[in-house]
Amino acid sequence: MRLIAENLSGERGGEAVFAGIGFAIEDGQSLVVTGPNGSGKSTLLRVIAGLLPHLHGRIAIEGGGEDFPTVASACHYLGHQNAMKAALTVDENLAFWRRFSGDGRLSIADALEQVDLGGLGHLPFGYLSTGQKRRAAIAKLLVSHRPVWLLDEPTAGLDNASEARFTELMKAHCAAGGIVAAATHLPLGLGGATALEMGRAHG
Ligand SMILES: Nc1ncnc2c1ncn2[C@@H]1O[C@H](COP(=O)(O)OP(=O)(O)OP(=O)(O)O)[C@@H](O)[C@H]1O
Repeated sequence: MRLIAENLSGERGGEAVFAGIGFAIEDGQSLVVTGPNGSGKSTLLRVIAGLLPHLHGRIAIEGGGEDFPTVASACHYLGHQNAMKAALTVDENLAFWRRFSGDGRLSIADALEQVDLGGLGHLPFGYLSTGQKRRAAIAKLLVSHRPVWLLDEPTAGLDNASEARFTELMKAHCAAGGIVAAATHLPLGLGGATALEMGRAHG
């Protein structure tokens, strides 16, 4: 599978935010998007996910087969918001995402173990601490059948140990043939990632 962008431009509120973006990421590879505040990192990830339209250019998935015929069907987008319902338990939230995205590699209980939230699935999501909420949102990725992880500041609010654990989860996802595209201000520890710096001339 291959995620490709060609000469991509995006806009917010009628103003061009970026132009001339191009990349190709294959199975097992990652893209790390950096750049100053307001340079368009979040906009780019939302354009890739199909949550915002692009002005020009092309974004496509190649080799996705019957399971992933479109970019949107291949992607799991984790934005600044965790996209979990505060009043539902962690288990109920993850069960929703599992149904929505297709059964992933891990069960809900195993995914919670992976993010060190084992035994907390019965709690309402709203009871969790900020970092625990982010870890529960990361567990969404593990219970979902989506090869392309689109991550916007994924480690915001995580302590050092959780950050290191998430790096290992991203590496394992890539080692299993997945693709990671992440916008970040902090190093993510993804050796060999393709770097894309926003706020520079592209094209
Ligand atoms: N809904 C909107 N309407 C108009 N302009 C917007 C909207 N959302 C974002 N923008 C503008 O688009 C530009 C890019 O924003 P974006 O959130 O993509 O940047 P970013 O690189 O992710 O920033 P940060 O590092 O602060 O998260 C900014 O100038 C921002 O003010």
